Amino acid sequence: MSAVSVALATTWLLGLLMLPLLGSLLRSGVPGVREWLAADVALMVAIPMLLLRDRIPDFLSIVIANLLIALAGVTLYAGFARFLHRPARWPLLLTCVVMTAPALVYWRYVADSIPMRVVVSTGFTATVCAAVAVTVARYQGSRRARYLHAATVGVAVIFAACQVARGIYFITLDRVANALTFDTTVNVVLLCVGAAIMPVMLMCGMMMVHDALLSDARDAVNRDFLTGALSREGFASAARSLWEEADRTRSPLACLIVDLDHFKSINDTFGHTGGDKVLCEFVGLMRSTIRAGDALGRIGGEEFAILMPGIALDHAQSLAERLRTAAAQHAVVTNNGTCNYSLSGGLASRLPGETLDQLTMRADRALYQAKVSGRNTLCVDTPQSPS
Ligand SMILES: Nc1nc2c(ncn2[C@@H]2O[C@H](COP(=O)(O)OP(=O)(O)OP(=O)(O)O)[C@@H](O)[C@H]2O)c(=O)[nH]1
Repeated sequence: MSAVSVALATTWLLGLLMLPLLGSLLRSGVPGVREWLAADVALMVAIPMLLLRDRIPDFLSIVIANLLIALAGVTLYAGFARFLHRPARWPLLLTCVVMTAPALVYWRYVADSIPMRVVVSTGFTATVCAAVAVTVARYQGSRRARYLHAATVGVAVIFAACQVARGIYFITLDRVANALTFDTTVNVVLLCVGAAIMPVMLMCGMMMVHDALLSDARDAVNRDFLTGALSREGFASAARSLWEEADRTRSPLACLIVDLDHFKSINDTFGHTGGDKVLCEFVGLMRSTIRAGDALGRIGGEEFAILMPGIALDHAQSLAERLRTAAAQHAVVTNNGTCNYSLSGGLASRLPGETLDQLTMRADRALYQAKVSGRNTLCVDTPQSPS
């Protein structure tokens, strides 16, 4: 068995192993998986056709097989593009595949040349690898593991370079190729690297999918399903980080707890769905009012906490006051009419030596004062040394 056949058979076996793995990821609904599975299937069909050279018509074992490999390549690229929420641009990709057909036909039936056919296919694969590298490098998801993206870009660049090197090697053969030219160490090494492209790139894709699923699962635990604010757990974890950072940098940290007023009667008047809409729109309002580094969590039904790092108490007070005014002026349109609502808020700023629980308790106490003093108001806990 020649080195070419061994490399192709190995790729086929690895592709076979990838099929159930990709199939199991299909249910995840992550974009790109369907394309990667299709790319693997196209390669699985193409490789036996290549291996059956001299036993089936050349049109199948050369032209169709190489077109299928080109199709697998662009489908692999489309998978990465879709995974990164970029358009796949199928018309362009399919045009590129179809354009290789005349070249393959010419260098088989008009001027039969194995080296030139290798140059066409390696050039095509090098372009696909380079396109994957550029797309992954340009459009990294913010919450995805960067090392995975860097590794994918790295291997795609190495694969593109090896394909270019193999193409150059065959150009130097000057249209003459026989078994000896295929069995040189350089060609066998470059061939093995080429055979690893699809399995390795699919592996990179699958690792990205696992990372995305993990990140989504983490998000599901840390985010409140209804409003998208941090859940209690998510807020506690964000608060711990902000607290440690404030401790380390000895910078101020303000805690604001807000509670929507008479929310039970909002539910009674506008229905539970109307109440839900008020909660969602109120979270949107808070998001547009607070700063990028602030942590916003839903700590109860209609109760929210905001931790504001690096902000003096008077500045935090004017921000909280702005939020209170905006809420009072914000009308929510529900199926049962327009709902006007208000909030009560309690604000406290971290004292030296205080714990997070003590700060939250003071903010809560201020909130209670706001409620008993008539609601739609903001109370500030005046700093005292902790006992
Ligand atoms: N629509 C909706 N209502 C909720 C949700 N979570 C809690 N609630 C309701 O929020 C209401 C809170 O009522 P209370 O704790 O009595 O407080 P309140 O009516 O806002 O009165 P004050 O806080 O004293 O102004 C209850 O009726 C809960 O059913 C939710 O996710 N969606």
